[in-house]
Amino acid sequence: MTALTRSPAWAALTQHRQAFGDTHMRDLFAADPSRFDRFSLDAAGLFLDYSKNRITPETLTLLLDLARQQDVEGWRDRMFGGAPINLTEGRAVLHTALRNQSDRPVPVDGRDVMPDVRAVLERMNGFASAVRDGSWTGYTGQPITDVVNIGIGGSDLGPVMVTEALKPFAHPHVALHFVSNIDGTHLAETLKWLDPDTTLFIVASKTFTTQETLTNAHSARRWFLESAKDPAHIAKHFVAVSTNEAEVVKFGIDPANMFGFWDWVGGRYSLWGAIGLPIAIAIGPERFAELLAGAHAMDEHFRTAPLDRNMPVLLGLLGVWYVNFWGASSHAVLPYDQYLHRFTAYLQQLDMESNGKSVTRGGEPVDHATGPVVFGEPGTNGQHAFYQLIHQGTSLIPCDFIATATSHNPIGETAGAHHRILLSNVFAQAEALMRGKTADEVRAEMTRAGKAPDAVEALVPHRVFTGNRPSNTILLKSLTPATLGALIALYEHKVFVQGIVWDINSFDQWGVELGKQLANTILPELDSGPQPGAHDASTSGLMGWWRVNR
Ligand SMILES: O=P(O)(O)OC[C@H]1O[C@H](O)[C@H](O)[C@@H](O)[C@@H]1O
Repeated sequence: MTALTRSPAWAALTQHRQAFGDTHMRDLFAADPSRFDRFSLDAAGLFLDYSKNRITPETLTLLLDLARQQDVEGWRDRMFGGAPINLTEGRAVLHTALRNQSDRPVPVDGRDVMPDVRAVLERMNGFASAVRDGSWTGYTGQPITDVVNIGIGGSDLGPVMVTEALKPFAHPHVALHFVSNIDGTHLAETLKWLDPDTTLFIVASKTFTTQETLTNAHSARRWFLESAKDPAHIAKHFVAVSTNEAEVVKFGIDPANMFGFWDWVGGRYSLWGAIGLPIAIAIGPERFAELLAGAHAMDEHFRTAPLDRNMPVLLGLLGVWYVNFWGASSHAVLPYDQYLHRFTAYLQQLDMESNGKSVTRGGEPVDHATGPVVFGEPGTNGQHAFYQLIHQGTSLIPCDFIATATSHNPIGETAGAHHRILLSNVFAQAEALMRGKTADEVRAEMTRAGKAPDAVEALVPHRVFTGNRPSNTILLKSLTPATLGALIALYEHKVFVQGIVWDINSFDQWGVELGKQLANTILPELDSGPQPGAHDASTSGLMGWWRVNR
């Protein structure tokens, strides 16, 4: 057994879970009129209601004991303090420095990184402003109308999600596009409508060695040169975002057109710095600063609030409660806001790449579950697709609902009518999951509707909802750069808390390497044919099928 599963806090929770049995939240609400006040809080412009969870005050006490036992506060302080908590790579974890708006220095190896952070931000802002006001022109002297970000994973998902989320704040004449997939279709379909004279490419890659990004960037350069001809024009149309200057130069981009960051920023945590360049171009430096300020406000909350009033800590611990003590293996994130339609996709990398681990920080196999499968779609679309399984399926799927008080598009027969319907749905879903519908309620409902008693009894089991299905509801007054910044930082810190409790390293991602290595072996063999005995029969068979059918 690992130290965690042998620990007193773990044992206490195991016992508490047994005693909890099938206590229904309906009864917990009935017994405690202050449950909503007790289990809700505000932080950094966000409101969290976590009262619809299978918890009592004792549950929280025991979960907080677990957090203290695992030294969440100590690890948190070491993260903010620049200690190399990414143990397998010997790196600090300092995405919080990218949005540090205080005058607190942030030391890495004894040197304050804040001057470098501010210098890059200033260059980004200058460049973003020049693209926005048309003073940065293409080689023909025309302003830029289209910006194509070429990147993948952390060099794509954050900027895509944020630019989609903040569309109401976007520049009216500079359109953002994102190409990530190695599938040539992604680049080809994107370029189809663009004019090379007025298109700017941002080649975004932390390592600048990622096969997809470099292949796409080379193809984009060929497309550009087909019309511009002279490679000297590349300087006006290609900029790079990376930590790897040598590779950027090798690609042919002038370091003067490179925006840097550092190895202490994980790819999936990188939208706050130079990887956020497309965001800064889309919404402008002032709004970008508000995004950072919102995240910083959440950082300050996470850093200073007592654990029992600490939003990321509470969300993290609730997740642990379900994953480890109730056997939940997935978690739904359901934003009721169309602008957040890429939020869950972004979160999948943040959460699953961070906590998809099965050895402890010390290298021992874990004997407890770690990160859940994260999935979701914006409401109300998800309701008409997969919610059936959440309401009546056999798996326990904790949900996070996210909604805003006001809409950027308050349309409808009367002002805001669509938004009212949207909100009534999100509140109703959380209520339905919690409350369910008993057999007696089904009987009464069907009898009222005039159904014959036999027909009623046959259908009762199908129409019963057990309820007692947990959810959190996160409310924002409005979706703005600041509230979005706080929301993203909330999830970053939630994932951090869980990683610390589970005693895993949330900051490496060795699990993505094997497939990349094997793809490099297979690539030349597609033409030459598989080396005899190099692969299993299935892999060789698939390659053989392709060679016949290509
Ligand atoms: O930014 P890059 O170095 O191109 O990396 C892009 C992505 O590729 C990798 O496979 C990692 O799993 C991701 O964490 C990373 O964000």
